[in-house]
Amino acid sequence: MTTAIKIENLSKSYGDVQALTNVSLEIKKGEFFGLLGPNGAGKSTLIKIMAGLAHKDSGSITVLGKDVVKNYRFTKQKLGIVPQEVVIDPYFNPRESLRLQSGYFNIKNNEERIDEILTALGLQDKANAYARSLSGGMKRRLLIAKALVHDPEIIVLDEPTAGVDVELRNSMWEYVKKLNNEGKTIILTTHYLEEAEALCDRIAIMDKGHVITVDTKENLINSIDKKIIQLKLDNKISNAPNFLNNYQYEINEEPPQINIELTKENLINFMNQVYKSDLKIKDMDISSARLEDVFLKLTNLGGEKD
Ligand SMILES: Nc1ncnc2c1ncn2[C@@H]1O[C@H](COP(=O)(O)OP(=O)(O)OP(=O)(O)O)[C@@H](O)[C@H]1O
Repeated sequence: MTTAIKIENLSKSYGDVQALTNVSLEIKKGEFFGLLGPNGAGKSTLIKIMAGLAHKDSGSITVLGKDVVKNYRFTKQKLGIVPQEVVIDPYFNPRESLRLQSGYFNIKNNEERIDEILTALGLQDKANAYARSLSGGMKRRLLIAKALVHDPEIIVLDEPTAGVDVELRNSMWEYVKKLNNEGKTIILTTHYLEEAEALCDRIAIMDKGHVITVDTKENLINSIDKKIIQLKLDNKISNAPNFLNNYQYEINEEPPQINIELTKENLINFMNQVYKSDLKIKDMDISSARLEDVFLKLTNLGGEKD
């Protein structure tokens, strides 16, 4: 696999604030890559440097082998960046905005692509409406449309679904997945961890300007040794059986249910104890760790750090 983006020892400060410290990352062509981290982790700063909108202090970013500072025109053409802030020219309607954007990239007669993008992002009905009359979610979709109009090889989405309703979020993701299946590289930052879990192949977690970990989604999730068991009971119980004291658990009265958290190692033993107990079990669910567990463990939000 060839490299789409290579970031080497990138550092950036804003006065006293160290936004990025020696960040290195390599993103392969065709990957759906997640860049996650709590507020202020440095994700947007990284994207801004990639887009040529902020200056680095040291280090480098290359896009398809070319440096983003030295080969600005080339890298700008290869990247489609959807910024986090919604900035839309209020005097143009979506179709005009997309024509104008095509013009920046010297693309003439781009109507077919413009129509495809407007439809995919649910903006066809608003194609000729003034941008200032668009709702917040529609403006955000227009930003995405603008980033895609020159058919970039690498698409960077900085919090693209904030303020977009669930239905449109789903159709937007269908379109982004289609682009990824066609070979486009996707880089996504989001605070919706379920979204990252559903979409991304590999994930980097950043915190306070540092990359804490980069791995496949599966490896990250498997690194957390946790099983959650939900025992759905026939009737309410007043006292929990003694064997539960070996585990972390909570009892729910209505519907009657016990939720137990344990490690993979304890699972078989636990099941034997349940079998021998006189709990009247109606149904049972077992779930594993989620990306959110990884995120909380690795960032300060979890309240502890290994
Ligand atoms: N223009 C700026 N001037 C001063 N400090 C800035 C500026 N932009 C970002 N910062 C600071 O740099 C750090 C990294 O911010 P950045 O926006 O890159 O984080 P982020 O991971 O994108 O956060 P969020 O998830 O909230 O968007 C933060 O401490 C932020 O306050």
